[in-house]
Amino acid sequence: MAPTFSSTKRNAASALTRASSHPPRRAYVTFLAGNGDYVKGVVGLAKGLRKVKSKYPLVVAILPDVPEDHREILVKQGCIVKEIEPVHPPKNQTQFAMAYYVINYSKLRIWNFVEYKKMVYLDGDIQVFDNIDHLFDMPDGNFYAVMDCFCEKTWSHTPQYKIKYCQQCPDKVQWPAKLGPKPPLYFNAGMFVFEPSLSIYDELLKKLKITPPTPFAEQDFLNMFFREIYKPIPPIYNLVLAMLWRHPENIELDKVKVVHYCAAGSKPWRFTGKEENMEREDIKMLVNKWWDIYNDESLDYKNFVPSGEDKAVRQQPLIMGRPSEAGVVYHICAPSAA
Ligand SMILES: O=c1ccn([C@@H]2O[C@H](COP(=O)(O)OP(=O)(O)O)[C@@H](O)[C@H]2O)c(=O)[nH]1
Ligand SMILES: OC[C@H]1O[C@H](O[C@@H]2[C@@H](O)[C@H](O)[C@@H](O)[C@H](O)[C@@H]2O)[C@H](O)[C@@H](O)[C@H]1O
Ligand SMILES: [Mn+2]
Repeated sequence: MAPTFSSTKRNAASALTRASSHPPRRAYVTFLAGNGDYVKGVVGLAKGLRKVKSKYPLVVAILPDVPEDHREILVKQGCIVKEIEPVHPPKNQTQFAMAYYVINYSKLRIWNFVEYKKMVYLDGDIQVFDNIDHLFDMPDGNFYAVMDCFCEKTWSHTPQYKIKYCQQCPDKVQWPAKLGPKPPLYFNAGMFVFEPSLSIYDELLKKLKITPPTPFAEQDFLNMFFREIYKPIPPIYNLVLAMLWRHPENIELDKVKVVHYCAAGSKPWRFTGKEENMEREDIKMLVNKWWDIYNDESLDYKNFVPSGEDKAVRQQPLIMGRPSEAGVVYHICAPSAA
């Protein structure tokens, strides 16, 4: 019989006590906003991480506008659902590259998740096809992410786009001295390895208040903020799909571990194949690979038989609901959500 809410609450307290007595120090984290179909992306990500036997749970930072039924879906998929408050950039006239990018500033709340020592952030439109747990073992004190590409028309507002310069092929078109120093290495903010910290969190929000927003919203802001400690990691950890047609010489598709469905028209859960480049065989193969995982019921948390030592924990009840105060976690005691 499903536990009543009161017994669930008691279980929640004991579960949280247990969790806080030896908090999991590492976790994957993603971000979900709205009542639309990105929840499918997060479910796919949770199942993909499970398929590659990631040792660490998946935390989902959700905005208040994520509906109850979507929260329930995520908890039932073994996710740790944490409600966050939105982060708004300063009032601005900025034309974001995509109007909805303004909500992406809320990603900054994940620096507040100090119950974790190190986290790997993954966009909801990312899929992990090989285990990447080893990224957590990289030296502390750096910000790790994959370099982006400036060749898509989403970059048409920038000088580098105008002179056809891209950091992915810095020798192809030289950066002209008249434009000043070459732009610093720039990462795609769909995937990064970071260490939550209250002091950095405070600094981020303080700095945001005085930083005029720019077309790539929080991605531009994070690149500016972490410029000194940013360390590029290979594109196998975040294949920005445009690389396949912009810089194929930099990609060995069979070695790619993480695919980022960020090119226009490439979101698997709304794929039509009609947009530019979406008729490519490699794109269709990657979208099908995403669907294979999403549709694989054996990867649903309820059907996933964890390894022996986790069985005891598996019996814990599902806990869900709205946090009583900001940041209170409602989660299952999953050995690893993913
Ligand atoms: O309506 C939305 C738009 C974005 N996102 C989250 O914000 C991330 C960044 O947006 P998106 O991936 O669409 O940006 P892109 O990488 O395509 O530029 C998404 O992956 C989701 O995790 C969301 O949850 N709901
Ligand atoms: O809010 C700004 C977003 O900027 C980034 O997406 C862009 C960027 O990668 C461009 O280089 C591509 O051309 C474009 O397709 C892609 O959407 C991040 O993926 C996303 O998480 C988020 O930070
Ligand atoms: Mn994305």
